[in-house]
This record gives sequence, C-alpha cells and structure tokens, in this order.
Amino acid sequence: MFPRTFLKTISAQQQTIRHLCNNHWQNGGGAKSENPTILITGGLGQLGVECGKLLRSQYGAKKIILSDIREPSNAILQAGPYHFVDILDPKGLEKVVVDNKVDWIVHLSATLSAKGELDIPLATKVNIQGMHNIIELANHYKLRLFVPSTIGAFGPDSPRNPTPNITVQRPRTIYGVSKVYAELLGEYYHHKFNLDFRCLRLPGVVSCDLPGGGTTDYAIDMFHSAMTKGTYECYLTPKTTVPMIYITDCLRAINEFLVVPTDTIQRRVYNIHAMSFHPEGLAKEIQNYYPAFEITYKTDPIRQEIADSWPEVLDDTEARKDWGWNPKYDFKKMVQTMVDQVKVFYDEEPQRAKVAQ
Ligand SMILES: NC(=O)C1=CN([C@@H]2O[C@H](COP(=O)(O)OP(=O)(O)OC[C@H]3O[C@@H](n4cnc5c(N)ncnc54)[C@H](O)[C@@H]3O)[C@@H](O)[C@H]2O)C=CC1
Ligand SMILES: CC(=O)[C@H](N)C(=O)O
Repeated sequence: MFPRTFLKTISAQQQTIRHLCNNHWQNGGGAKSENPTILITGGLGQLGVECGKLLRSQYGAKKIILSDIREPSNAILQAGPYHFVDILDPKGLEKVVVDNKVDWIVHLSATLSAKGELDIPLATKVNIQGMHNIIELANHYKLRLFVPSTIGAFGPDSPRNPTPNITVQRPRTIYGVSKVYAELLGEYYHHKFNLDFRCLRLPGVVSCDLPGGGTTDYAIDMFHSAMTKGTYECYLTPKTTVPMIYITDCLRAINEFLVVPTDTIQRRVYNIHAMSFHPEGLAKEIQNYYPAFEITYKTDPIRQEIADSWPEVLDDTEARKDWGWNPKYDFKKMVQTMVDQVKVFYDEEPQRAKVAQ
C-alpha cells in the first residue's frame, strides 16, 4: 500500500501536468505549422537526399537541414545546410535543433532489415536508442516528428493479403521490433504529452539511388544490373511478393502527411500501399526494355525468411479515407520511369557503370 501523502503528491503533480498540457493545447499546441525549419536525420541515405530536395523545393533551401554521419559530396554541401549529426549523441543533436531553431524533425536514420540481422547491437543502438533520443528531444522542444515505419513492422502472424492498419505485429527481425517500438513510443508520447508524432508504414522503396541494406533492395539492384551487366542473380525466390512504392510517391506521401491538419488525422500511424510484385514479374517487365536481360536465382536464407514473413499487400484504406492518400505510380509506370532514370544515373557519371560491373 502507498502512504496517503505519497498519493496526494502524485495527484497534485498529475493536476499540474494536466494544467500545463491544457494551456499548451489552448495556445495552439504542437509544433509550428507555417514556414518550418526541418531537420532531416539520415539525410544521405536512399530516401534522405531526395527528401531533402523535395522539402527544399517547397520550404526553401535554407529551411531544410540535412544531417548524417557520412561525408557529404560537394553537391550536397552546395545544395543547402548540412550538419554531421550522430543520433546517438543527444547533446550534439540538441545543439543542432537549438542553434537552428528547428520546428520539425524528419527522422530517417536507421539500420535496415538485412544489415540489422548481421549486426543486431548496431541496429538496437541506432533504431531504438536513436529513436529514444529523437523523441525526447522532439517532446522537450515541442517539435513535429515524422518517423517512417515499414512493412517490416509485421511478421509471420500478421494477415498478409491484405495487412490491415491495426493487426497482430510480431516481427522476427530486430529492424521490425525496433519499428514497432518507434510506432508505439510515438503514439504513447502523442497521447501522454500531445507530441505531434506522425508515422507512415512504407513499402519497399524503389529509386535509382543505391539502397542501404534492406531486403527489398533486389528490385533496385535488378535495374542497375540490367543496364550495366545484362544479368542479375536474385537472392529471393521468383515468386516472393512484397509491397513496393516508387520514391516519388513515397516522398509525396511524406510531404503531404506532414501537413495534414491534426484534427483530420484519426491515427498517428498509417499503412500506405502502391503496388506489389515479385522478382520474376519485375524481370519480365524489364525484359520489355532490355530483351537480352537474364535473371538467375540463388536464395539467401536470411533475406528470404525476412521477406516470407512480410505482407504481400498493405491495406491503406484508412490513409486514403482520412487524408486522401493516392499513389500515382503503378507497376508499369514505375518500371518505365526507373529504366529512364537509371540511364540518366549512368549518363551523368559514366564511371558509375564501370564500378557497378
Ligand atoms: N528504403 C526503403 O525501402 C524503406 C525505408 N524505410 C525507412 O525510411 C528511413 C530511411 O531509409 P533509407 O534512406 O532507405 O535508409 P538508408 O540506409 O539508405 O539511410 C539511412 C541513413 O542513416 C544514417 N545513419 C546510420 N546511423 C546513424 C547515426 N548513428 N546517426 C545519424 N545517422 C545515421 C546512415 O548513414 C544512412 O545515411 C529508415 O527509417 C527506414 O527504416 C521504411 C520502409 C522502406
Ligand atoms: C522495406 C524496408 O523497410 C526496407 N527496404 C528493407 O527491406 O529493410
């Protein structure tokens, strides 16, 4: 039993917190919505560079601060502000937020599924401790916080076709476990502290920029190999089907979801879907552009097991209904665009093709 005085103190503290929260909500609550300064973590990754370009085109180059723990190219340094920020260093993170009067964080730093299984301590640190540092900071300074989740947040016990927004989530990768943690922590901080947390569960993202250690990377690799070598050895079986999205749609979803008025959002975590395909289907479609292209298969048991535990189709009815999500790239349009974009990728810097071979 707790002594009466202890319970009284707790009750008084709760009333103070409630009072402060009410004041905060009456004053508008949440983060600044107009003309925000946005910090992107993991900004040199597959999504980060293009996300930076899109947000800069909308809010102005100086308002978007790209950050990562990698060395930026000259093009990145010339395009707008870049800071070295390790999300495992809370003080360094806080300094960038304070010095630049950051309003929103788009938190993209992560260790992806396949890489995570090869280095579980690293994935735990980056995805769990890093997420914890980011959410504490966002809560302290009342920032809007966007964190992507993934099809990897589901597991073999989840319904696979379609996978509803709310369902069993028992992922079997450290990546998936850490993303479920991020989803739940974000929802909790939203309900407890009114943190403006927003999260989309993304399918595998297809883009011509090179991916960072995921299970869905094969799709990107196949386009590059078709162009540079004419053959591709796939690590998944021919009919392994998972949801995928073209990067333009993915970043448009993030950009649109970031500004949906708070009272329109019924949830803090939404599935979004665009298309589903398997390696054999993708190879056939690429052969329409490169008829001599050949695919062979050599299954990697780790990535195969991961993909077999993921959804085949995400049910995104709620995102469509609540804030108008609607993909513009279907499978055929994605392939055609990728074929064109990968050509541009190698035309811009022909030495890339030599490295790829
Ligand atoms: N690419 C995809 O298919 C999908 C990505 N996502 C999510 O989107 C986000 C971005 O993914 P990608 O750009 O593909 O990943 P990526 O692996 O290409 O980029 C992640 C970036 O995080 C950085 N990073 C790693 N440790 C860090 C640290 N301690 N401090 C700061 N930065 C650090 C890396 O240097 C890298 O540039 C991730 O949260 C990922 O889970 C979700 C679903 C699909
Ligand atoms: C789907 C993802 O989250 C990512 N591309 C991965 O394969 O790990």
